[in-house]
Amino acid sequence: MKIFKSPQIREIDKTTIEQEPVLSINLMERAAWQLHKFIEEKFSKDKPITIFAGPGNNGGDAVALARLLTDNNYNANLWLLKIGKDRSADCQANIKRLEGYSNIQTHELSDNDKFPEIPANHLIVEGIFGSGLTRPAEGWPAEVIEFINTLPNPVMSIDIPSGLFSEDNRQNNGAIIKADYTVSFEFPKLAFVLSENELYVGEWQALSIGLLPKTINDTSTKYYYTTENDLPLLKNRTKFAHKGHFGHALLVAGSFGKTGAAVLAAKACIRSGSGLLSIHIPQFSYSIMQSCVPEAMLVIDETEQIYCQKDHLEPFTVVGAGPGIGQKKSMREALHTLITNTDAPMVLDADALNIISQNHELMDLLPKGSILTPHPKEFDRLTKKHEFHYERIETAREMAEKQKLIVVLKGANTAVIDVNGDVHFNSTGNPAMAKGGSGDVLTGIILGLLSSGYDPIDAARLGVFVHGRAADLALQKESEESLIATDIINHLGLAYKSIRELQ
Ligand SMILES: NC(=O)C1=CN([C@@H]2O[C@H](COP(=O)(O)OP(=O)(O)OC[C@H]3O[C@@H](n4cnc5c(N)ncnc54)[C@H](OP(=O)(O)O)[C@@H]3O)[C@@H](O)[C@H]2O)[C@H](O)CC1
Ligand SMILES: [K+]
Repeated sequence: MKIFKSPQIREIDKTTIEQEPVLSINLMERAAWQLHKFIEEKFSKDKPITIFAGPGNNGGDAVALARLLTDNNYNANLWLLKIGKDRSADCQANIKRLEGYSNIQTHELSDNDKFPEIPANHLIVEGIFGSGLTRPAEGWPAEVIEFINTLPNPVMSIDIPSGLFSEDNRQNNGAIIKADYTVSFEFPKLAFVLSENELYVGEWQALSIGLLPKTINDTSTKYYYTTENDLPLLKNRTKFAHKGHFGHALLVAGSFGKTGAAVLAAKACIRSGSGLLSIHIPQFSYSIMQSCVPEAMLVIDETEQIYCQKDHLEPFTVVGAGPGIGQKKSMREALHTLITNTDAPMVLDADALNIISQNHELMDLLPKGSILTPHPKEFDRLTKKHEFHYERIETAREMAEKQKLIVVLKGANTAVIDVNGDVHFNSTGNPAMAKGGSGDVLTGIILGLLSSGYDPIDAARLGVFVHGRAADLALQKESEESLIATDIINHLGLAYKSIRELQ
Protein backbone atom coordinates (compact mmCIF):
# COMPACT_ATOMS: atom_id res chain seq x y z
CA MET A 1 0.00 0.00 0.00
CA LYS A 2 1.33 3.41 -0.92
CA ILE A 3 1.79 6.23 1.58
CA PHE A 4 1.43 9.65 -0.06
CA LYS A 5 2.20 13.15 1.11
CA SER A 6 -0.77 15.52 1.62
CA PRO A 7 -0.35 17.50 -1.64
CA GLN A 8 -0.36 14.20 -3.56
CA ILE A 9 -3.56 13.08 -1.81
CA ARG A 10 -5.17 16.41 -2.75
CA GLU A 11 -4.18 15.79 -6.40
CA ILE A 12 -5.56 12.22 -6.34
CA ASP A 13 -8.81 13.59 -4.82
CA LYS A 14 -9.02 16.22 -7.52
CA THR A 15 -8.44 13.72 -10.34
CA THR A 16 -11.03 11.35 -8.87
CA ILE A 17 -13.56 14.20 -8.66
CA GLU A 18 -12.88 15.17 -12.30
CA GLN A 19 -12.46 11.78 -13.92
CA GLU A 20 -14.78 9.39 -12.11
CA PRO A 21 -16.57 11.87 -12.04
CA VAL A 22 -17.94 12.39 -8.55
CA LEU A 23 -19.01 15.57 -6.77
CA SER A 24 -16.66 16.54 -3.95
CA ILE A 25 -19.59 16.52 -1.53
CA ASN A 26 -20.32 12.92 -2.53
CA LEU A 27 -16.69 11.97 -1.89
CA MET A 28 -17.16 13.53 1.55
CA GLU A 29 -20.32 11.44 1.97
CA ARG A 30 -18.27 8.26 1.23
CA ALA A 31 -15.75 9.34 3.84
CA ALA A 32 -18.55 9.90 6.36
CA TRP A 33 -20.00 6.47 5.53
CA GLN A 34 -16.72 4.80 6.36
CA LEU A 35 -16.47 6.73 9.63
CA HIS A 36 -20.02 5.68 10.45
CA LYS A 37 -19.26 2.03 9.63
CA PHE A 38 -16.17 2.10 11.86
CA ILE A 39 -18.23 3.44 14.77
CA GLU A 40 -21.02 0.93 14.16
CA GLU A 41 -18.51 -1.94 14.33
CA LYS A 42 -16.98 -0.68 17.56
CA PHE A 43 -19.82 0.96 19.56
CA SER A 44 -23.43 0.01 20.16
CA LYS A 45 -26.28 2.46 19.55
CA ASP A 46 -26.58 3.32 23.21
CA LYS A 47 -23.13 4.99 23.07
CA PRO A 48 -23.81 8.75 22.94
CA ILE A 49 -21.45 10.59 20.61
CA THR A 50 -20.16 14.15 20.89
CA ILE A 51 -18.71 15.51 17.65
CA PHE A 52 -16.50 18.58 17.18
CA ALA A 53 -16.37 20.05 13.67
CA GLY A 54 -13.77 22.54 12.45
CA PRO A 55 -14.01 24.97 9.51
CA GLY A 56 -12.65 22.86 6.62
CA ASN A 57 -13.54 19.61 4.93
CA ASN A 58 -12.36 17.67 8.00
CA GLY A 59 -15.20 19.51 9.78
CA GLY A 60 -17.45 18.71 6.79
CA ASP A 61 -16.78 14.99 7.31
CA ALA A 62 -17.72 15.42 10.97
CA VAL A 63 -21.00 17.18 10.18
CA ALA A 64 -21.95 14.55 7.58
CA LEU A 65 -21.12 11.84 10.11
CA ALA A 66 -23.46 13.42 12.68
CA ARG A 67 -26.32 13.12 10.16
CA LEU A 68 -25.53 9.49 9.23
CA LEU A 69 -25.27 8.47 12.88
CA THR A 70 -28.60 10.12 13.66
CA ASP A 71 -30.22 8.36 10.68
CA ASN A 72 -28.97 5.13 12.24
CA ASN A 73 -30.47 5.91 15.67
CA TYR A 74 -27.29 6.99 17.44
CA ASN A 75 -27.57 9.97 19.77
CA ALA A 76 -25.23 12.62 18.29
CA ASN A 77 -24.33 16.05 19.71
CA LEU A 78 -22.60 18.34 17.27
CA TRP A 79 -20.38 21.29 18.20
CA LEU A 80 -19.58 23.59 15.27
CA LEU A 81 -16.37 25.41 16.13
CA LYS A 82 -16.04 28.99 15.01
CA ILE A 83 -12.48 29.09 13.72
CA GLY A 84 -11.45 31.67 11.12
CA LYS A 85 -13.83 33.60 8.89
CA ASP A 86 -15.38 31.03 6.56
CA ARG A 87 -16.27 27.38 6.48
CA SER A 88 -15.43 25.34 3.37
CA ALA A 89 -18.23 25.01 0.81
CA ASP A 90 -18.78 21.30 1.49
CA CYS A 91 -18.77 21.88 5.23
CA GLN A 92 -21.45 24.57 4.81
CA ALA A 93 -23.47 22.35 2.48
CA ASN A 94 -23.44 19.58 5.09
CA ILE A 95 -24.56 22.01 7.81
CA LYS A 96 -27.45 22.97 5.52
CA ARG A 97 -28.37 19.30 5.12
CA LEU A 98 -29.03 19.19 8.86
CA GLU A 99 -32.08 21.44 8.49
CA GLY A 100 -35.07 19.39 9.51
CA TYR A 101 -32.98 17.15 11.76
CA SER A 102 -34.54 18.23 15.03
CA ASN A 103 -33.03 15.23 16.81
CA ILE A 104 -29.40 16.31 16.26
CA GLN A 105 -28.38 18.66 19.01
CA THR A 106 -26.29 21.24 17.13
CA HIS A 107 -24.45 24.06 18.89
CA GLU A 108 -21.98 26.71 17.83
CA LEU A 109 -18.87 27.17 19.97
CA SER A 110 -16.63 30.22 19.76
CA ASP A 111 -13.79 31.60 21.82
CA ASN A 112 -16.19 33.60 24.05
CA ASP A 113 -18.01 30.45 25.15
CA LYS A 114 -17.41 28.17 28.10
CA PHE A 115 -16.47 24.63 27.12
CA PRO A 116 -19.43 22.24 27.30
CA GLU A 117 -19.77 19.52 29.92
CA ILE A 118 -19.38 16.17 28.23
CA PRO A 119 -20.54 13.10 30.18
CA ALA A 120 -17.81 10.49 30.61
CA ASN A 121 -19.77 7.81 28.72
CA HIS A 122 -19.68 9.76 25.42
CA LEU A 123 -17.43 8.87 22.53
CA ILE A 124 -15.78 12.05 21.26
CA VAL A 125 -15.25 12.34 17.53
CA GLU A 126 -13.09 15.21 16.41
CA GLY A 127 -12.90 16.74 12.94
CA ILE A 128 -11.28 20.04 13.90
CA PHE A 129 -8.35 20.04 11.45
CA GLY A 130 -7.34 17.34 9.00
CA SER A 131 -4.75 17.26 6.26
CA GLY A 132 -5.35 20.98 5.62
CA LEU A 133 -3.49 22.05 8.78
CA THR A 134 -1.37 25.01 7.69
CA ARG A 135 0.43 25.85 10.97
CA PRO A 136 0.73 24.46 14.49
CA ALA A 137 -2.51 24.80 16.48
CA GLU A 138 -2.31 27.80 18.81
CA GLY A 139 -4.72 30.17 20.58
CA TRP A 140 -8.35 29.13 20.95
CA PRO A 141 -8.19 26.05 18.65
CA ALA A 142 -5.28 24.85 20.81
CA GLU A 143 -7.42 25.40 23.92
CA VAL A 144 -10.18 23.22 22.42
CA ILE A 145 -7.62 20.50 21.67
CA GLU A 146 -6.17 20.68 25.19
CA PHE A 147 -9.70 20.61 26.64
CA ILE A 148 -10.49 17.38 24.74
CA ASN A 149 -7.14 15.91 25.82
CA THR A 150 -7.97 16.46 29.50
CA LEU A 151 -11.26 14.51 29.27
CA PRO A 152 -11.41 10.83 30.22
CA ASN A 153 -13.59 9.98 27.17
CA PRO A 154 -12.36 7.83 24.28
CA VAL A 155 -11.47 10.03 21.32
CA MET A 156 -11.70 9.19 17.64
CA SER A 157 -9.95 11.47 15.16
CA ILE A 158 -11.20 11.94 11.63
CA ASP A 159 -8.40 11.45 9.09
CA ILE A 160 -5.59 12.58 11.44
CA PRO A 161 -5.42 13.83 15.03
CA SER A 162 -6.08 17.58 14.84
CA GLY A 163 -2.89 19.59 15.17
CA LEU A 164 -0.66 16.84 13.76
CA PHE A 165 0.96 17.43 10.37
CA SER A 166 0.71 14.50 7.97
CA GLU A 167 4.47 14.09 7.54
CA ASP A 168 7.00 16.30 9.26
CA ASN A 169 6.30 17.37 12.84
CA ARG A 170 9.81 18.50 13.76
CA GLN A 171 8.76 22.16 14.05
CA ASN A 172 5.34 21.41 15.52
CA ASN A 173 5.09 23.04 18.94
CA GLY A 174 1.31 23.42 18.83
CA ALA A 175 -1.47 21.45 20.54
CA ILE A 176 -2.26 17.97 19.15
CA ILE A 177 -5.21 15.67 19.88
CA LYS A 178 -4.29 12.44 21.68
CA ALA A 179 -6.61 10.04 19.90
CA ASP A 180 -7.51 6.49 20.84
CA TYR A 181 -8.59 5.80 17.25
CA THR A 182 -7.68 7.51 14.01
CA VAL A 183 -9.75 6.70 10.95
CA SER A 184 -8.13 7.87 7.75
CA PHE A 185 -9.10 7.52 4.12
CA GLU A 186 -7.56 5.24 1.49
CA PHE A 187 -3.94 5.55 2.73
CA PRO A 188 -2.18 5.89 6.06
CA LYS A 189 -0.25 9.10 6.63
CA LEU A 190 3.50 8.95 7.10
CA ALA A 191 3.04 10.45 10.60
CA PHE A 192 1.14 7.31 11.70
CA VAL A 193 4.18 5.04 11.42
CA LEU A 194 6.70 7.32 13.15
CA SER A 195 7.45 6.63 16.80
CA GLU A 196 7.36 10.33 17.83
CA ASN A 197 3.60 10.38 17.12
CA GLU A 198 2.66 7.32 19.16
CA LEU A 199 0.96 9.42 21.82
CA TYR A 200 -1.41 11.04 19.31
CA VAL A 201 -2.42 8.51 16.66
CA GLY A 202 -3.66 5.52 18.71
CA GLU A 203 -5.08 2.57 16.80
CA TRP A 204 -5.45 3.59 13.16
CA GLN A 205 -7.21 2.37 10.04
CA ALA A 206 -7.21 3.58 6.44
CA LEU A 207 -10.61 2.95 4.84
CA SER A 208 -11.35 3.14 1.13
CA ILE A 209 -13.42 6.00 -0.30
CA GLY A 210 -13.03 4.80 -3.87
CA LEU A 211 -10.22 7.07 -5.11
CA LEU A 212 -9.31 6.06 -8.67
CA PRO A 213 -6.97 3.01 -8.74
CA LYS A 214 -5.32 4.16 -11.97
CA THR A 215 -4.46 7.55 -10.49
CA ILE A 216 -3.13 5.86 -7.35
CA ASN A 217 -0.98 3.58 -9.55
CA ASP A 218 0.30 6.46 -11.63
CA THR A 219 1.31 8.58 -8.63
CA SER A 220 4.79 7.70 -7.46
CA THR A 221 6.00 7.71 -3.88
CA LYS A 222 9.00 6.71 -1.81
CA TYR A 223 6.91 5.38 1.09
CA TYR A 224 4.98 2.13 1.32
CA TYR A 225 3.11 0.20 3.99
CA THR A 226 3.59 -3.56 3.60
CA THR A 227 0.47 -5.62 4.24
CA GLU A 228 0.13 -9.27 3.23
CA ASN A 229 -1.25 -8.10 -0.14
CA ASP A 230 1.98 -6.25 -0.98
CA LEU A 231 4.50 -8.96 -0.10
CA PRO A 232 6.94 -10.54 -2.56
CA LEU A 233 5.70 -14.01 -3.53
CA LEU A 234 6.99 -16.94 -1.49
CA LYS A 235 8.99 -19.35 -3.64
CA ASN A 236 7.73 -22.90 -4.02
CA ARG A 237 10.17 -25.82 -4.08
CA THR A 238 10.05 -28.13 -7.07
CA LYS A 239 9.78 -31.90 -6.75
CA PHE A 240 13.44 -32.56 -7.61
CA ALA A 241 14.82 -29.69 -5.53
CA HIS A 242 17.85 -30.53 -3.35
CA LYS A 243 19.65 -28.67 -0.59
CA GLY A 244 22.25 -27.32 -3.02
CA HIS A 245 19.54 -25.14 -4.56
CA PHE A 246 19.01 -23.18 -1.36
CA GLY A 247 22.45 -21.86 -0.65
CA HIS A 248 25.02 -22.39 2.05
CA ALA A 249 24.92 -19.70 4.73
CA LEU A 250 27.78 -18.83 7.06
CA LEU A 251 26.72 -17.39 10.40
CA VAL A 252 29.31 -15.70 12.60
CA ALA A 253 27.66 -15.40 15.99
CA GLY A 254 28.07 -15.95 19.72
CA SER A 255 30.90 -15.51 22.22
CA PHE A 256 31.45 -16.55 25.84
CA GLY A 257 28.20 -15.66 27.68
CA LYS A 258 26.31 -14.94 24.46
CA THR A 259 25.90 -18.36 22.85
CA GLY A 260 22.12 -17.92 23.05
CA ALA A 261 22.25 -15.25 20.34
CA ALA A 262 23.99 -17.72 18.01
CA VAL A 263 21.50 -20.49 18.78
CA LEU A 264 18.50 -18.21 18.11
CA ALA A 265 19.89 -16.80 14.86
CA ALA A 266 20.91 -20.28 13.64
CA LYS A 267 17.54 -21.86 14.40
CA ALA A 268 15.68 -19.02 12.69
CA CYS A 269 17.98 -19.36 9.66
CA ILE A 270 17.38 -23.07 9.15
CA ARG A 271 13.66 -22.54 9.71
CA SER A 272 13.65 -19.95 6.92
CA GLY A 273 14.79 -22.13 4.06
CA SER A 274 18.59 -22.17 4.00
CA GLY A 275 19.88 -25.34 2.27
CA LEU A 276 22.95 -25.58 4.48
CA LEU A 277 24.11 -23.59 7.46
CA SER A 278 27.61 -23.40 8.94
CA ILE A 279 28.11 -21.51 12.18
CA HIS A 280 31.53 -20.13 13.03
CA ILE A 281 31.87 -20.36 16.81
CA PRO A 282 34.58 -20.17 19.47
CA GLN A 283 35.70 -23.54 20.89
CA PHE A 284 33.90 -23.47 24.22
CA SER A 285 30.44 -23.54 22.63
CA TYR A 286 31.05 -26.64 20.48
CA SER A 287 28.86 -29.07 22.41
CA ILE A 288 26.14 -26.48 23.12
CA MET A 289 25.73 -25.65 19.44
CA GLN A 290 25.98 -29.27 18.32
CA SER A 291 23.15 -30.28 20.62
CA CYS A 292 20.96 -27.17 20.23
CA VAL A 293 21.21 -26.92 16.44
CA PRO A 294 22.07 -30.42 15.15
CA GLU A 295 21.04 -29.44 11.59
CA ALA A 296 23.94 -26.97 11.32
CA MET A 297 27.64 -27.61 10.62
CA LEU A 298 30.22 -25.93 12.79
CA VAL A 299 33.38 -24.04 11.96
CA ILE A 300 35.40 -24.11 15.18
CA ASP A 301 37.57 -21.07 15.82
CA GLU A 302 41.18 -21.51 17.00
CA THR A 303 40.37 -19.49 20.12
CA GLU A 304 38.41 -20.55 23.14
CA GLN A 305 35.97 -17.71 23.80
CA ILE A 306 35.55 -15.36 20.87
CA TYR A 307 35.46 -15.35 17.10
CA CYS A 308 38.77 -14.18 15.68
CA GLN A 309 39.92 -16.56 12.96
CA LYS A 310 39.80 -15.87 9.25
CA ASP A 311 37.11 -17.83 7.37
CA HIS A 312 37.62 -19.82 4.20
CA LEU A 313 34.75 -18.32 2.35
CA GLU A 314 34.61 -20.40 -0.84
CA PRO A 315 31.65 -22.63 0.10
CA PHE A 316 29.37 -19.87 1.29
CA THR A 317 26.72 -18.09 -0.76
CA VAL A 318 25.66 -15.64 1.98
CA VAL A 319 27.20 -14.47 5.23
CA GLY A 320 25.53 -13.24 8.42
CA ALA A 321 27.48 -11.71 11.29
CA GLY A 322 26.91 -9.94 14.55
CA PRO A 323 24.57 -11.59 17.07
CA GLY A 324 26.43 -11.93 20.35
CA ILE A 325 29.96 -11.57 18.96
CA GLY A 326 31.11 -8.81 21.33
CA GLN A 327 33.59 -6.11 20.39
CA LYS A 328 37.01 -7.39 21.51
CA LYS A 329 40.00 -6.17 19.48
CA SER A 330 40.96 -9.51 17.86
CA MET A 331 37.32 -10.01 16.99
CA ARG A 332 37.16 -6.58 15.36
CA GLU A 333 40.13 -7.53 13.22
CA ALA A 334 38.52 -10.82 12.22
CA LEU A 335 35.32 -9.03 11.23
CA HIS A 336 37.39 -6.58 9.20
CA THR A 337 38.97 -9.52 7.34
CA LEU A 338 35.58 -11.16 6.87
CA ILE A 339 34.03 -8.02 5.36
CA THR A 340 37.07 -7.35 3.16
CA ASN A 341 37.04 -10.87 1.73
CA THR A 342 33.31 -11.42 1.26
CA ASP A 343 31.67 -10.82 -2.11
CA ALA A 344 28.39 -12.48 -1.15
CA PRO A 345 25.64 -10.25 0.30
CA MET A 346 25.92 -10.00 4.07
CA VAL A 347 23.41 -9.60 6.88
CA LEU A 348 24.95 -7.50 9.65
CA ASP A 349 23.46 -6.96 13.08
CA ALA A 350 24.22 -5.96 16.67
CA ASP A 351 27.94 -5.87 17.51
CA ALA A 352 28.92 -6.10 13.85
CA LEU A 353 27.15 -2.76 13.42
CA ASN A 354 28.72 -1.30 16.56
CA ILE A 355 32.15 -2.27 15.24
CA ILE A 356 31.41 -0.67 11.86
CA SER A 357 30.32 2.50 13.65
CA GLN A 358 33.83 2.73 15.15
CA ASN A 359 35.57 1.75 11.90
CA HIS A 360 33.68 3.70 9.29
CA GLU A 361 35.96 2.67 6.44
CA LEU A 362 34.25 -0.75 6.65
CA MET A 363 31.06 0.80 5.34
CA ASP A 364 32.59 1.29 1.88
CA LEU A 365 33.85 -2.31 1.85
CA LEU A 366 30.48 -3.97 2.43
CA PRO A 367 29.27 -6.00 -0.55
CA LYS A 368 26.56 -4.10 -2.44
CA GLY A 369 23.07 -5.29 -1.55
CA SER A 370 24.10 -6.23 1.99
CA ILE A 371 21.47 -5.83 4.69
CA LEU A 372 22.06 -3.89 7.93
CA THR A 373 19.53 -4.45 10.73
CA PRO A 374 20.09 -1.72 13.35
CA HIS A 375 17.66 -0.66 16.06
CA PRO A 376 17.45 3.14 16.39
CA LYS A 377 20.34 3.40 18.87
CA GLU A 378 22.64 1.26 16.71
CA PHE A 379 21.64 3.32 13.69
CA ASP A 380 22.39 6.57 15.52
CA ARG A 381 25.80 5.18 16.49
CA LEU A 382 26.42 4.41 12.81
CA THR A 383 25.38 7.88 11.69
CA LYS A 384 24.42 10.69 14.11
CA LYS A 385 21.94 11.30 16.90
CA HIS A 386 18.35 11.74 15.72
CA GLU A 387 15.59 13.24 17.83
CA PHE A 388 12.84 12.39 15.34
CA HIS A 389 12.29 9.11 13.52
CA TYR A 390 11.21 11.19 10.50
CA GLU A 391 14.78 12.49 10.31
CA ARG A 392 16.31 9.06 10.99
CA ILE A 393 14.40 7.59 8.05
CA GLU A 394 15.75 10.33 5.80
CA THR A 395 19.34 9.65 6.94
CA ALA A 396 18.79 5.92 6.36
CA ARG A 397 17.52 6.64 2.85
CA GLU A 398 20.67 8.63 2.09
CA MET A 399 22.84 5.81 3.45
CA ALA A 400 20.99 3.11 1.51
CA GLU A 401 21.22 5.04 -1.76
CA LYS A 402 24.83 6.13 -1.34
CA GLN A 403 26.22 2.77 -0.18
CA LYS A 404 23.80 0.58 -2.16
CA LEU A 405 22.79 -1.19 1.05
CA ILE A 406 19.48 -2.25 2.49
CA VAL A 407 18.76 -0.73 5.88
CA VAL A 408 16.27 -2.42 8.19
CA LEU A 409 15.44 0.13 10.91
CA LYS A 410 13.91 -1.99 13.65
CA GLY A 411 11.03 -0.92 15.91
CA ALA A 412 7.24 -0.82 15.74
CA ASN A 413 6.53 -0.53 11.97
CA THR A 414 10.13 -1.53 11.12
CA ALA A 415 11.26 0.40 8.04
CA VAL A 416 12.99 -1.58 5.28
CA ILE A 417 14.86 0.86 3.06
CA ASP A 418 15.86 -0.23 -0.43
CA VAL A 419 18.98 0.78 -2.37
CA ASN A 420 16.84 3.23 -4.39
CA GLY A 421 15.65 4.99 -1.21
CA ASP A 422 12.16 3.41 -1.17
CA VAL A 423 10.90 2.90 2.39
CA HIS A 424 8.66 -0.09 3.21
CA PHE A 425 7.04 0.13 6.66
CA ASN A 426 6.07 -3.23 8.14
CA SER A 427 2.57 -3.93 9.43
CA THR A 428 3.07 -7.02 11.63
CA GLY A 429 4.47 -7.51 15.13
CA ASN A 430 3.64 -6.42 18.65
CA PRO A 431 5.23 -4.89 21.76
CA ALA A 432 5.84 -8.35 23.30
CA MET A 433 8.76 -8.61 20.86
CA ALA A 434 10.60 -5.81 22.64
CA LYS A 435 12.95 -8.28 24.37
CA GLY A 436 16.46 -9.65 24.05
CA GLY A 437 16.75 -12.30 21.34
CA SER A 438 14.09 -10.94 18.93
CA GLY A 439 16.74 -9.21 16.83
CA ASP A 440 18.90 -12.36 16.65
CA VAL A 441 15.87 -14.23 15.30
CA LEU A 442 15.32 -11.57 12.64
CA THR A 443 18.94 -11.80 11.50
CA GLY A 444 18.57 -15.57 11.14
CA ILE A 445 15.30 -15.31 9.20
CA ILE A 446 16.69 -12.79 6.71
CA LEU A 447 19.87 -14.87 6.30
CA GLY A 448 17.82 -18.01 5.63
CA LEU A 449 15.67 -16.27 3.01
CA LEU A 450 18.70 -14.68 1.36
CA SER A 451 20.43 -18.06 1.27
CA SER A 452 17.44 -19.75 -0.34
CA GLY A 453 17.48 -17.38 -3.28
CA TYR A 454 15.46 -14.26 -2.54
CA ASP A 455 16.78 -10.89 -3.67
CA PRO A 456 18.12 -8.90 -0.71
CA ILE A 457 15.18 -6.46 -0.67
CA ASP A 458 12.64 -9.29 -0.85
CA ALA A 459 14.48 -11.26 1.86
CA ALA A 460 14.45 -8.18 4.10
CA ARG A 461 10.78 -7.27 3.51
CA LEU A 462 9.55 -10.86 3.80
CA GLY A 463 11.81 -11.54 6.77
CA VAL A 464 10.57 -8.54 8.74
CA PHE A 465 6.95 -9.37 7.93
CA VAL A 466 7.19 -13.07 8.82
CA HIS A 467 9.10 -12.26 12.03
CA GLY A 468 6.22 -10.01 13.16
CA ARG A 469 3.55 -12.42 11.95
CA ALA A 470 5.14 -15.31 13.88
CA ALA A 471 5.19 -13.15 17.03
CA ASP A 472 1.53 -12.18 16.47
CA LEU A 473 0.61 -15.87 16.19
CA ALA A 474 2.67 -16.73 19.28
CA LEU A 475 0.89 -13.97 21.21
CA GLN A 476 -2.40 -15.82 20.74
CA LYS A 477 -1.05 -18.34 23.27
CA GLU A 478 1.44 -16.22 25.21
CA SER A 479 1.11 -12.87 26.96
CA GLU A 480 3.10 -9.69 26.36
CA GLU A 481 5.15 -10.62 29.43
CA SER A 482 5.72 -14.29 28.64
CA LEU A 483 6.45 -14.27 24.91
CA ILE A 484 10.13 -15.05 24.24
CA ALA A 485 12.28 -15.13 21.12
CA THR A 486 12.05 -18.93 20.95
CA ASP A 487 8.24 -18.61 20.62
CA ILE A 488 8.81 -16.52 17.49
CA ILE A 489 10.99 -19.28 16.00
CA ASN A 490 8.42 -21.92 16.94
CA HIS A 491 5.69 -20.06 15.03
CA LEU A 492 7.66 -19.43 11.85
CA GLY A 493 6.06 -22.44 10.15
CA LEU A 494 2.53 -21.19 10.77
CA ALA A 495 3.57 -17.69 9.76
CA TYR A 496 4.97 -18.82 6.38
CA LYS A 497 1.87 -20.96 5.83
CA SER A 498 -0.48 -18.08 6.59
CA ILE A 499 1.32 -15.92 4.01
CA ARG A 500 1.40 -18.67 1.36
CA GLU A 501 -2.33 -19.37 1.77
CA LEU A 502 -3.14 -15.82 0.68
CA GLN A 503 -0.82 -15.74 -2.34
N1 LIG B 1 -9.29 11.91 0.02
C1 LIG B 1 -9.47 12.37 1.19
O1 LIG B 1 -8.65 12.09 2.04
C2 LIG B 1 -10.64 13.20 1.49
C3 LIG B 1 -10.59 13.99 2.60
N2 LIG B 1 -11.58 14.74 3.05
C4 LIG B 1 -11.42 15.47 4.28
O2 LIG B 1 -10.90 16.72 3.98
C5 LIG B 1 -9.89 17.06 4.90
C6 LIG B 1 -9.03 18.14 4.36
O3 LIG B 1 -9.86 19.26 4.23
P1 LIG B 1 -9.32 20.75 4.05
O4 LIG B 1 -10.51 21.60 3.91
O5 LIG B 1 -8.33 20.77 2.97
O6 LIG B 1 -8.53 21.04 5.38
P2 LIG B 1 -8.93 20.98 6.93
O7 LIG B 1 -10.31 20.61 7.14
O8 LIG B 1 -7.90 20.12 7.55
O9 LIG B 1 -8.67 22.43 7.48
C7 LIG B 1 -8.66 23.58 6.71
C8 LIG B 1 -9.19 24.76 7.53
O10 LIG B 1 -8.52 24.84 8.76
C9 LIG B 1 -7.86 26.10 8.88
N3 LIG B 1 -6.60 25.92 9.58
C10 LIG B 1 -5.58 25.14 9.26
N4 LIG B 1 -4.63 25.15 10.21
C11 LIG B 1 -5.07 26.00 11.16
C12 LIG B 1 -4.56 26.43 12.41
N5 LIG B 1 -3.39 25.99 12.88
N6 LIG B 1 -5.26 27.31 13.16
C13 LIG B 1 -6.46 27.77 12.72
N7 LIG B 1 -7.01 27.40 11.53
C14 LIG B 1 -6.33 26.51 10.78
C15 LIG B 1 -7.70 26.57 7.48
O11 LIG B 1 -7.63 27.96 7.52
P3 LIG B 1 -6.39 28.77 6.85
O12 LIG B 1 -6.43 30.08 7.52
O13 LIG B 1 -5.13 28.02 7.14
O14 LIG B 1 -6.70 28.79 5.40
C16 LIG B 1 -8.97 26.06 6.83
O15 LIG B 1 -10.05 26.88 7.15
C17 LIG B 1 -9.21 15.76 5.14
O16 LIG B 1 -8.44 15.77 6.32
C18 LIG B 1 -10.42 14.83 5.24
O17 LIG B 1 -10.94 14.82 6.54
C19 LIG B 1 -12.84 14.80 2.25
O18 LIG B 1 -13.93 14.91 3.01
C20 LIG B 1 -13.03 13.55 1.39
C21 LIG B 1 -11.83 13.21 0.61
K1 LIG C 1 -9.02 15.56 12.81
